[in-house]
Amino acid sequence: MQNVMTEQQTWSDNNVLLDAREQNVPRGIVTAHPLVIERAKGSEVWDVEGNRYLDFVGGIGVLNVGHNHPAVVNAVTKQLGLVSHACFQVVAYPGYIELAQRLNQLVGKGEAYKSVFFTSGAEAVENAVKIARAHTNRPGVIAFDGAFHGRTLLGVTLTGMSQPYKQNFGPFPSDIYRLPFPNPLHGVTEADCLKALDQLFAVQILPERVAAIIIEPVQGDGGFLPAGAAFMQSLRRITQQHGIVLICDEVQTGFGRTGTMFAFQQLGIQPDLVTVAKSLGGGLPISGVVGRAAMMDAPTPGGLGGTYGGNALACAAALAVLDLLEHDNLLERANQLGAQLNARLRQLAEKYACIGDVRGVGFMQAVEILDFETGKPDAALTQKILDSACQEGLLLIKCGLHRNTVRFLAPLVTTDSQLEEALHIFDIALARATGRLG
Ligand SMILES: O=C(O)CCC(=O)C(=O)O
Ligand SMILES: NCCCC(=O)O
Repeated sequence: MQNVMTEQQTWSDNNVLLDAREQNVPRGIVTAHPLVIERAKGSEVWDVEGNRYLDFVGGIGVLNVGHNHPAVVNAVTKQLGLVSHACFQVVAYPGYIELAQRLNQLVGKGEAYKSVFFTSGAEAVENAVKIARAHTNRPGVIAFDGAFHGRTLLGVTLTGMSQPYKQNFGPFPSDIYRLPFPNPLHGVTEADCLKALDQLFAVQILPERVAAIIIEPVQGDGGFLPAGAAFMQSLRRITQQHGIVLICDEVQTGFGRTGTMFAFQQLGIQPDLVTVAKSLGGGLPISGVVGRAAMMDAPTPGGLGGTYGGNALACAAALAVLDLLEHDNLLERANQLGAQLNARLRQLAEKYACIGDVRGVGFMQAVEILDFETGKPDAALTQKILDSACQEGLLLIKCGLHRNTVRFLAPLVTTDSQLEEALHIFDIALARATGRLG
């Protein structure tokens, strides 16, 4: 019989709660760290037993403005007394319209763009594909190896990692094609990827049957791999030449993470559609597609929507997030923090032979862990490093096709002393995991 926790059983004991989690939540959803948190502030969380942790995951890139930023809390609290939910398909409300206006300006920079809102990043991706297909009247969509575009069936089909995401969840939607993503450390050049695109057009689908190419300007879950400016410009040129919609998935890279509002702004291109989510909501669930007005208007009335999409509380939070990013110098701070972190990770790479690469853009930095003898990805050592860091009070997670890359997604409000503390813990974790410390 299933155990049910009684009133008397403590809700303030990590292990009791984790046992209850095991019994009541399916194994398909994994929790990276064995702790149950009770409260959070800025770049810190406290578990139910009162232990403090530095949170350098930020809800997987959701908390660029930090946990419970007072401006977000105030905006949501104020909105809660007005309209919490109405459904934009039923009646409009100012927050949705204002948010659309602000994002259109931020992405379009004077060109005519429009926005529509959803709840999760996966839904934004699904809708970007619907919009691109409606605009072009073509079926094909090209995505990249190592991409993460969500877990819904189309999202996971576009996602370029078989494990754990695809498993036996098929059959998958058709007309999705795949290209390698540039990864110089592992010998995949930008030229290789462009050649693969030519080959794909020659062998699998004519360019005039392709509706869209979707790309993360810096792959997130795929390993914090940046797409270079020259590569993105080539994609832009090819997509323009063939009338293909270029979708930048900025779900993880958006809202200051890479040091500009969006990562594409550093690459000398203008995308047709941009998918946004995660840090837009400052902790509340909201996503969206921001795109060229003519494309956004391709689906006919009633073709887009979703009950919770652009929920009023989430819109209020998002407007507060945009204010913070614009007025609290958080983009500049992302660049400062990123430069500090990158420099210190490079020092650690001198000390630990297992660090095979330090890379990233802005405050989206990662280290790739390799077996120093074979040069091959070392997922087991990576996990040991993450576990040791957690034991010492620092939360980090992994990424990469081979799950051998440690990623840093700390809030942009992280203080210098929190960054120092995190790096000190990371040093200890590396020492422990590599056997330098007992
Ligand atoms: O696991 C998920 O569903 C979210 C994943 C994600 O965005 C990431 O791991 O970068
Ligand atoms: N996509 C979730 C990644 C978390 C992890 O692998 O630990």
